[in-house]
Amino acid sequence: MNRAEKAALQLRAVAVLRTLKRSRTYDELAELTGLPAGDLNRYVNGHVLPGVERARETVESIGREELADELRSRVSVDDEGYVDNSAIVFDQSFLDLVAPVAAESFAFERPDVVLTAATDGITLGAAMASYFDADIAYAKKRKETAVEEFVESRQRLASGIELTYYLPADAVSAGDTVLVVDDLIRSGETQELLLDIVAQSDATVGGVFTLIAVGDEGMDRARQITDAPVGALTTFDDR
Ligand SMILES: O=P(O)(O)OC[C@H]1O[C@H](OP(=O)(O)OP(=O)(O)O)[C@H](O)[C@@H]1O
Repeated sequence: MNRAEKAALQLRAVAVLRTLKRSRTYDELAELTGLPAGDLNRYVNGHVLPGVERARETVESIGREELADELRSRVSVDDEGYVDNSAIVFDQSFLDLVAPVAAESFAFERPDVVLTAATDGITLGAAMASYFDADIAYAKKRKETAVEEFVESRQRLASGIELTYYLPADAVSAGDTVLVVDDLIRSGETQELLLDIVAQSDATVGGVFTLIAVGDEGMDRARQITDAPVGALTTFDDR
């Protein structure tokens, strides 16, 4: 491992510890990691970097299950089953930790573009795009002023309401591999529109990833449209 790789590993370990510290005391973090609270304080505050071995152990200890647990501890679900995941989608550092774990767990091929839907998918999309060194593109529910050409996809939802998403036509090129992501998949209606935009752009779906699947309906709907890997960090029961 060269010096730059070591430094990157050490900084990633600090990012892991900072993310875990957000909802914990130093004593709780010490219990979780097995590292002394005083050392953790110095790492989190940036006074000292963890040694390479400690850094490796810290990074490797945060896999899919641990990130899913952290997500669940921050998300609340109301009586009607609506999910408040703002403590997750507003935390770019957390999403930056999710990206490599998601990429590895579901073996997504490297995309040219990560596509999501405004609004709440954007921060996850940015994290995934940054990890893969790909472009980020997000479809919106209205046409952006000054953009001349759009790919648009429209659907009448089960509720009877019409939903349309618009993407600037040059955001995805023919032949691109596109990873479609969103913070949450429930009915899969949003995914269906995004996957349709990929198809209309003559691009290829490289995978579908979401932080939270609510029930199986939306994930199954995506799997019917694409043979690429479709995965969620965690699944919540539908009510
Ligand atoms: O699988 P589905 O049933 O389509 O639901 C998932 C979509 O719902 C939410 O977005 P919303 O439409 O509320 O827009 P927002 O991100 O602007 O809040 C969420 O961010 C997903 O995009």
